[in-house]
Amino acid sequence: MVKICCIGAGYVGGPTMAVIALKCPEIEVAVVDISVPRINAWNSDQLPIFEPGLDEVVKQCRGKNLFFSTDVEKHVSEADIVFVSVNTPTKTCGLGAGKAADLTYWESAARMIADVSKSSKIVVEKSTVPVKTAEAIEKILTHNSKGISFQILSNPEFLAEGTAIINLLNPDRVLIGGRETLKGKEAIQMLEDVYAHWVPKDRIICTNLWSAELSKLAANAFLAQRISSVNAMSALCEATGADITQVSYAVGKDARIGPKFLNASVGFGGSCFQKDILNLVYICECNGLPVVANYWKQVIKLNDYQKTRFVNQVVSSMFNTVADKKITVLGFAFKKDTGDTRESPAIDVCKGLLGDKAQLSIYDPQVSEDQIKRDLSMSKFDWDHPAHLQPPSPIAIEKVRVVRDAYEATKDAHALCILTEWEEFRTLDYKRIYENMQKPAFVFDGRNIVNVKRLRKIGFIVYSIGKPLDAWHHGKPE
Ligand SMILES: NC(=O)C1=CN([C@@H]2O[C@H](COP(=O)(O)OP(=O)(O)OC[C@H]3O[C@@H](n4cnc5c(N)ncnc54)[C@H](O)[C@@H]3O)[C@@H](O)[C@H]2O)C=CC1
Ligand SMILES: O=C(O)[C@H]1O[C@H](OP(=O)(O)OP(=O)(O)OC[C@H]2O[C@@H](n3ccc(=O)[nH]c3=O)[C@H](O)[C@@H]2O)[C@H](O)[C@@H](O)[C@@H]1O
Repeated sequence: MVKICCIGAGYVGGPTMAVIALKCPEIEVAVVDISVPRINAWNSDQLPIFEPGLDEVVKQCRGKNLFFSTDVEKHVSEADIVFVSVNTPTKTCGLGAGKAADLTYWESAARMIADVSKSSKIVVEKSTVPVKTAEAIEKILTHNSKGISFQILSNPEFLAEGTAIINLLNPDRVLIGGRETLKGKEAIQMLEDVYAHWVPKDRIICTNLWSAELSKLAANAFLAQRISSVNAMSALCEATGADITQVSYAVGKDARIGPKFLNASVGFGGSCFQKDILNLVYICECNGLPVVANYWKQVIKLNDYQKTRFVNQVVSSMFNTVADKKITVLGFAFKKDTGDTRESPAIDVCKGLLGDKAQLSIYDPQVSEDQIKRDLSMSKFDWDHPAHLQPPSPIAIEKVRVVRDAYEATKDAHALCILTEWEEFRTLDYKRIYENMQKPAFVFDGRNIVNVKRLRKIGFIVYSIGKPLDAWHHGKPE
């Protein structure tokens, strides 16, 4: 029986391994992590991450051929294939701080693999890593190999949170990079055989190691660039009276461009887009390519601009001050259908509003009060870490209340800001909300989910990203 071990039971390791276990009943899959609470949660009815469809998959396989454990060394030493899916956040200090990927967790996992292995293994990079990381990992593994052979493969993950199970069951492609040697090719074949249980052969792409590593960074950079491009257009729409939804639709109808990923927003979030582009920028700089580095840096700058622009719009619309005004924030997760808040635009928007002394009342159906308060008190990049590796939450943050219901959150508010596109925010009773708010009542829709016409008819002053402004907003400062 082939044995797989995955180091890192996070948003990638957990769902990815659960789907491998589901599709390959004859393979034994162990997911290991240093975090006891995280593993306990994977073994309970309350999984540590909210992901549609995940519960069912885990329930089908757990205890049969899928195991979650903190006994990292035992499972690594017994495995034929070791996936490494640990976090690779942005470095917060030292060389490359604020840009380079922090490979501390990766290096310690590689050292541990080298220490405990008694038989040959395939080591698979599942985490997103800088191009050429496999070279460094090879050095660590072979330096202490005691005659054991290790083959390194790059098998980056392309799932998106909120749709992880659908993406894993039906991937656009699976990418496997390896050494172009006989042993390298054998290792690629072994991993290909795992995926071939359910992925059509023509969707499994095999490349050299560096192409696979770089393709992952490139894919995230291209996706984020699309959002920054549409967000740049949204600013121009507001200035000219064009409507970004209509522009996106018209542009996306070109088969060469395509309709997906053209939704204007308050900015992209998530644990990876920013970190991976910063990492790409750093790699370009290190390779003497400052023009290329600056090109990609603009994607992040535009994203920051979009968040600032949103905050400025709120403040300037409300007579240039939000001091002591109650502002409701609907949605704190970085997108719908996840409880993940890493790099959520809501963090920057809330911090911006707090900077102007607003009173915030925040509601998100999946994010806990503790997480929100931690996010609002953490410094940049600390929030990239999983919860158990973050600083403890402060007892209270002045001017922030977290509530468990959208109607309670909006009661007596001066304005509401929609920052995550949760389905339930589309169907709220906005008439009831309007009646219970202070007047004039403002809606700032950072996700373009409300019906602007209907809300204006109720009496709201509505700002919706990239949509024609109503008279109220004309003459606002940038
Ligand atoms: N979150 C996402 O949607 C995607 C993430 N990725 C990449 O996958 C990697 C993992 O991301 P997430 O799963 O989101 O991270 P995560 O932070 O949710 O999980 C990583 C886990 O690794 C554990 N860990 C760290 N060092 C360890 C060690 N030495 N031994 C055992 N466990 C250890 C941590 O305790 C944590 O539970 C990152 O490189 C990320 O860029 C790639 C595609 C999608
Ligand atoms: O490497 C990763 O971590 C993953 O990053 C993204 O997945 P994810 O961040 O989970 O979610 P996305 O659906 O890509 O959304 C990212 C952000 O962009 C925003 N977005 C997305 C699409 C769009 O049209 N407009 C827009 O503002 C979302 O609201 C969200 O804040 C990629 O889509 C995955 O392919 C990749 O594997």
